[in-house]
Amino acid sequence: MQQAIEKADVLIEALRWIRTFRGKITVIKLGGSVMEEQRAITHLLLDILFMETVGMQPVVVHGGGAAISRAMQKAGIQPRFVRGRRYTDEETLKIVEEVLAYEINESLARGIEELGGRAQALNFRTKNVLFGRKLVLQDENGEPVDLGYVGEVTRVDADTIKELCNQGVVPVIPSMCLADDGSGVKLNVNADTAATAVAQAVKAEKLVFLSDVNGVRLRKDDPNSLIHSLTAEQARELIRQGVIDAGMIPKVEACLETLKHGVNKIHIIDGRLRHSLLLEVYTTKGVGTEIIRDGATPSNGA
Ligand SMILES: Nc1ncnc2c1ncn2[C@@H]1O[C@H](COP(=O)(O)OP(=O)(O)O)[C@@H](O)[C@H]1O
Ligand SMILES: CC(=O)N[C@@H](CCC(=O)OP(=O)(O)O)C(=O)O
Repeated sequence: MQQAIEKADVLIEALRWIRTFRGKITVIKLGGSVMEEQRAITHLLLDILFMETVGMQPVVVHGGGAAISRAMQKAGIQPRFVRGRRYTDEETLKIVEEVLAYEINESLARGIEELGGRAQALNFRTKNVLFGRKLVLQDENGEPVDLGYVGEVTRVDADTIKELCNQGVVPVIPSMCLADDGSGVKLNVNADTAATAVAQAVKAEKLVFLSDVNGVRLRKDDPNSLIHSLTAEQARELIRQGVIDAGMIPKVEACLETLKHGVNKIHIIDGRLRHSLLLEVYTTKGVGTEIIRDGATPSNGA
């Protein structure tokens, strides 16, 4: 009996959050490290289905870095990264398109449907929603760095995404874009920045990054040093102090950029933990790190 009461308590705790986020869009970024584990994906897709069912509009943006690297190696191409971005020549681009935009994209959408939900894979063959241009980075001397077919998103077809959400269909978006100059060139986009662009364009209430760590930590190798809630200013300070480094820097910087553009809360959580997405969104304490605007009220265990 006690157990049953506790289960009901959990539902009541979730009620507050379900009512707060009903009818609002949440962008969920699925990273390659999470997608390496089929069990983790199934649980995440179930969480996404739950969110959709209770009226919170989830939008999935995904990467697939690990699978792309594997396919490249199979084809005899050695992956090379320039400042966290994959150098993408023509042959690599074909692999990225096949693996990311079709295989992973369609299997995620199919996964949601197999669980009983409705989903739409939004790729170059069905309906592309990301448009952009070649990304030009500069080295420390101000010289352009050649990344090949790597892009940045400049325009998002937000109407198509929102229309699907309103119809109860989960949009599933791969991190590739079409050049906006009419050339038909396809470009490979870093998935964290693609998710950021989508969240801004659809004016998402929340952006959730599913990573392979439990969030931002005070000591990066100590899971017990998790920081539950961070304001933008505190996050900037942790970057300055070197507490946040390596792959977490671009992720947190993407979070800060998104906060500036109207998205209220961003979560970084461990996608490998069963139901981490639901726990983060629908419980008072949450399981990862939330990054909120300066002056905003923390909801995450603070
Ligand atoms: N303060 C920190 N807290 C947590 N992780 C950190 C921190 N600083 C650096 N990191 C590193 O950032 C990594 C997450 O970034 P990344 O590998 O790019 O994620 P993903 O592949 O999920 O996009 C972690 O695995 C960790 O090694
Ligand atoms: C330009 C660039 O680097 N694109 C990424 C796109 C996939 C991605 O970002 O996947 P994760 O989220 O799994 O890292 C790549 O080719 O790996």
